Amino acid sequence: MENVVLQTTGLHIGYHAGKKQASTIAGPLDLSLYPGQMICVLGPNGCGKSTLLRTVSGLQQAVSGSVVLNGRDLSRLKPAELARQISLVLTDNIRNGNLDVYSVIALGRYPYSGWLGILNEADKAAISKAVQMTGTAEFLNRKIDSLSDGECQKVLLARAMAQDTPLIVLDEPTAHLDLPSRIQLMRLLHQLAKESPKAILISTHELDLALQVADQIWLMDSNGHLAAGLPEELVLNGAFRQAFDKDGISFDAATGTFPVHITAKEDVAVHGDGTAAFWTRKALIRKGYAISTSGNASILITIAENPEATQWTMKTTGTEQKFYSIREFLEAL
Ligand SMILES: Nc1ncnc2c1ncn2[C@@H]1O[C@H](COP(=O)(O)OP(=O)(O)OP(=O)(O)O)[C@@H](O)[C@H]1O
Repeated sequence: MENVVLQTTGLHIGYHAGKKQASTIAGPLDLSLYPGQMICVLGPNGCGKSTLLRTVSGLQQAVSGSVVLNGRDLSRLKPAELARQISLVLTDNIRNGNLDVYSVIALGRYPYSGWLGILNEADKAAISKAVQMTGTAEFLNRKIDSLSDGECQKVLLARAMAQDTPLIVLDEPTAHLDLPSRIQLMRLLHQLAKESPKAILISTHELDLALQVADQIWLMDSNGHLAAGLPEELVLNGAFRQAFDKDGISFDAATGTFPVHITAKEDVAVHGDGTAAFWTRKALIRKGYAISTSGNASILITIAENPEATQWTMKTTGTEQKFYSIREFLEAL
């Protein structure tokens, strides 16, 4: 395995209320993050995702245990050294005054150029690369205030890329973005981890997207436990369900979703594997039916996806009817 970028050993995260008192939120955490890995930290509100990110980024002190960045103890790094190890993208306060986009991205070079911001050729090359990788060239002359949230988030990512650190940490980068922008940003982060290869650590509430892009998930629950593993393993071993089980809302491993509808009506069997069959099952669940897997259902719907028209055949005891839209057979049920 390549050199570890981030390693925590016996780490307890939390807050210091007074000089001696500390309240622990989670731990002990023994975690490793490698180059090229994208890790998503997931968990319910208040479980400690931001606290973990802030602690490994050196923004707040650990209650106990150690954080090691590229072989060096975080607590011993000077601010300038830390800035060459981690770039941090926080969601709050994302607008940065009246600066133009190029200047915001150039701020990523401060660990190298100093606060005077005199950029040499290497700085300019790092900025160009970051702009190209994040697709932000078209915004360079705009004021940061004039950008949409999605555009602004890309610029902040470009700033982090320009900082050229082995680890990029982002706290809820998709908050405030619409669905296409959320997908675009997660895809971009995934690509950056693969192509750079940097280690990327993000906290998010995007369960579905995290399941699709994360190399590993660090799944926190409300009791201070953290389960680390492949997304699929955490689904199959029940960790997902356990972490998010709340007031009758629970994760369904069979569909990878949190079902909104509580099934009350009878079972319906659906035969067919195409797109129409997929959306037929969704429509039935929305209407409160359960999809039968046993073969004992009293209603059977067979879907034939023909080039000219899709046909739904519904069989109940003693009857058989044909329909040409989901609406028609739902009305007949
Ligand atoms: N400065 C602070 N002092 C004491 N407790 C705090 C402080 N900041 C946060 N907390 C508490 O620490 C816990 C973890 O907070 P944190 O913000 O890390 O959770 P989170 O998982 O990021 O939540 P969310 O999903 O809502 O963003 C919460 O109970 C919170 O109230």
